[in-house]
Amino acid sequence: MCEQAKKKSNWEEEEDPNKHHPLIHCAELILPWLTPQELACISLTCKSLSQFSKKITIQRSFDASRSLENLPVPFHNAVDHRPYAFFLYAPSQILPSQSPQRQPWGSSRFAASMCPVGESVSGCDCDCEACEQGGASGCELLGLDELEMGIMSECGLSCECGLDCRNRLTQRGLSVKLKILRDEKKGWCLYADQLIRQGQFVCEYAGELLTTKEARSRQQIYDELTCAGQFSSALIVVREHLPSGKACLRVNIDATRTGNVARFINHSCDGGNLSTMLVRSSGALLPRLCFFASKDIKEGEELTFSYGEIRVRSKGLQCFCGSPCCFGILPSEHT
Ligand SMILES: C[S@@+](CC[C@H](N)C(=O)[O-])C[C@H]1O[C@@H](n2cnc3c(N)ncnc32)[C@H](O)[C@@H]1O
Repeated sequence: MCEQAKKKSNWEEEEDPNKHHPLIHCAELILPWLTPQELACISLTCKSLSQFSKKITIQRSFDASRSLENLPVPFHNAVDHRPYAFFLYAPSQILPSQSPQRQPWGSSRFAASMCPVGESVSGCDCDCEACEQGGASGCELLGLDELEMGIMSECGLSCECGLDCRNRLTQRGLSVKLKILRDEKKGWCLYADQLIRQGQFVCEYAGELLTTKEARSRQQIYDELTCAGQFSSALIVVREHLPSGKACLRVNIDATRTGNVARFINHSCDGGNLSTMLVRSSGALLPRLCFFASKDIKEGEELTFSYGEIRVRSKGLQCFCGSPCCFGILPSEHT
């Protein structure tokens, strides 16, 4: 047994002489800001900090969203000893310059105040076209025709209405219960923790909005890390074909370092149970990528979608989607 481990096992029985040190009293403020590696290092220094680190680790596994969503999204791992996945949380897409360097996680002191769940959605007083028509997507469920179109518009910055407007369905964060489970082969996976009806909004794919140059450079690094060992990147490229048919708008969203629960959605070769939709909010330059249920999803079912077309490449990752039409290889984005 190494010296530090011996020291640690002795702590279990002993009273911590540092218990009343002023720094220990600041631990609740400081430790939630630490990365898992920093937390592990600090937990080796004394019994009190070791106990506090354990508490923080448990609290982190209760909610991936760091209290930034209306509902907690817990991690469950029956496969190995990872209690949670570490990333910074952003409920909606952000610019890299807005991405925090650090964010507290694991203490109720930092819980963000969010709108209450199930808040009733009022009518809208603004006079934008969509609202005058009763809200293009004001209902809780979308019809399949709308889903197949792949593009929808919502009220936004340039409207006078607020977040409670019926035509801002995708802007209020999570409204369905989700959980994150660990799978031996696929890593973390996002699951429904309640029945989700066909057409219901599930979540946005949030992350850092990158220029194509930055996306290409990050993808190269991610590919190298993936080849070297266990690493999951979450960089997605969305192409919107503009009405002229001649141009295409490209949106690069990277949820690897900063993102939301959608970064845990795995690929399924059969198209999965989620449809993607580009949502344009009036006044916003770029659309947001949102997921809607493409069929009724039972409680306890994994949420999946198709990452795109399979392209033959030598180092494609193995696909474990388990669908009868599985191609055996994950689609890869040529950034
Ligand atoms: C956006 S992340 C999804 C969450 C990821 N499983 C994790 O642990 O963070 C994409 C990565 O998940 C893994 N993945 C997604 N779908 C998969 C599948 N059908 N089979 C195997 N691995 C998959 C691959 O490593 C892929 O690069």
